[in-house]
Amino acid sequence: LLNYTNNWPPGPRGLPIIGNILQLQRLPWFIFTEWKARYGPIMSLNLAGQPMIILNTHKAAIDLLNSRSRIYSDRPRLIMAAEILAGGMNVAAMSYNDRWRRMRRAVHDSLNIGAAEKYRPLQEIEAVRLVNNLLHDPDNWDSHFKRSAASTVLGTAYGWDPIEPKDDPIVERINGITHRSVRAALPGAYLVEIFPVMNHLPTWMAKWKREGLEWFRKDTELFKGFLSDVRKRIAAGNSKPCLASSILENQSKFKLTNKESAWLAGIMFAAGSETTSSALSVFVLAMSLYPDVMREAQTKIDEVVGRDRLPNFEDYDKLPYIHAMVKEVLRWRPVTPLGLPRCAAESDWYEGYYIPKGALVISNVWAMNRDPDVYPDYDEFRPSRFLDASGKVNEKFSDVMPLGHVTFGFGRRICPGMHLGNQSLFMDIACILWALNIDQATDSQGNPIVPSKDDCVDEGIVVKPAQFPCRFTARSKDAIAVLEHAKGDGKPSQF
Ligand code: HEM
Repeated sequence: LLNYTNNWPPGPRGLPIIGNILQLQRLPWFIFTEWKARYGPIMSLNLAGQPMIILNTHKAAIDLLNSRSRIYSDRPRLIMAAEILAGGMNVAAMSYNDRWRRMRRAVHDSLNIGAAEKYRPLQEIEAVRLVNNLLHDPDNWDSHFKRSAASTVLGTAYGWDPIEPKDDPIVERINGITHRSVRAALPGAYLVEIFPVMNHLPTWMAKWKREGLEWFRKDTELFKGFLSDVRKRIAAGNSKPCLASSILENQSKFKLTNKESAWLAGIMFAAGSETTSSALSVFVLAMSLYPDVMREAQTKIDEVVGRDRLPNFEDYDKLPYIHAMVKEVLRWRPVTPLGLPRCAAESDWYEGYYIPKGALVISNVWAMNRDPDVYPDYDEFRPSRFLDASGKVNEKFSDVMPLGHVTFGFGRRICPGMHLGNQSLFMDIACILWALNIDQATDSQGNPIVPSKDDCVDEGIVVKPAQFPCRFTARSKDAIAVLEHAKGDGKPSQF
């Protein structure tokens, strides 16, 4: 190995033994992007002996994560977060193995671009509820986004009715599963990650392991319970289309055990909830800072939808500006600025550099989405960059990035919930802007409070703008009347 270290990709010098760890304390994507200027498309760091490779350009990411997917589709080993707390059944965190293939196939079957259409009625209902909540309780906008995203994901996973504040305890319980596993995955959280041999300790000697296994047992029970409710609904002939029903109806085709099925549906909340709600916070930040973009979007929506009804999915193909806005929200401030880590399953060479087996491989999504060659004014929120001269979505925007950004990841492990996520963001944004204006809040002297573009909260994997005040107000009395009607029977007015 020593012979090869001269060929490692370039990178900053670190300290003896701990390497570059101290240079990576906070918001590392900003630091990586500064280093990109010095070290180029691919660089390496040493995390106390663990090699980490950072891919800074689309070309490097696509050459490795797409074209050599056999080597780069693995995830790093996480003993506590993935193996103990989730029993190796968290599809997003597991190794690239046979179980992952079976699970991924089942998710794809239910969430691919065509299948995702069956969730549109649910997404319309959720969007109307969200707008009503924003109108009547605007100061708590962030918690409305969280509840709305949670409700949409749980509806998609289990066919549940929209969740209400009374359901908050169960959402908290599911949320706890996500947070436990994200916390456990943070570097330094558990010694066993540094000394894997500790995993062989008997449970009576290892409190952390005992507790982890106990959580796994409880969480498995919870997820199995959710799944068996769906099974009962199927038997009674009143199940709604959802991931769980699709898994249960095709369990033998997908070759999934009961436990695997339960965890597959259960983990969707962790993967889809915070990501979507954080992207909505980015949207609000953009609207507060770019009022002209908001007006432009509102004009386009009014032209297509009119003022007598809320937008719905029949407008989906007629609102390219909103599609462009969804892309720009995900590009401008990606909620997953470093994607999800990969791991090299074998040693490899790339452009004369050596990548050792077991190296962490990180895609610097933040830098790629701000590549000045692709986005000359990369720090501006400008959805029209994704439109062609006739105002349609420019499908040829980039050869390497069919979506116009890389926030959903790459290759075989690209986000399977992306169609669902895009649809949710589209409908939420269209309904919010049809009904409401978003403006900067003012201080006691009446001066606008301008939110910062770069202040953010790092939740472990997902990153969102730091909390900031802003104002949501109805665009007109008529809008309130349409919304009231939509709220009346619990369904959007167009139903
Ligand atoms: C704005 C919304 C979302 C963003 C930005 C996002 C982003 C991502 C990213 C970056 C990855 C890792 C990809 C890679 O390794 O290359 C991922 C994986 C995943 N996402 Fe999403 N996601 C979103 C919404 C959703 C939704 C709504 C669901 C499902 C309900 C979902 C389910 C998953 C799953 C299951 C994985 C693991 C895939 C695997 O490891 O094979 N995501 N997502």
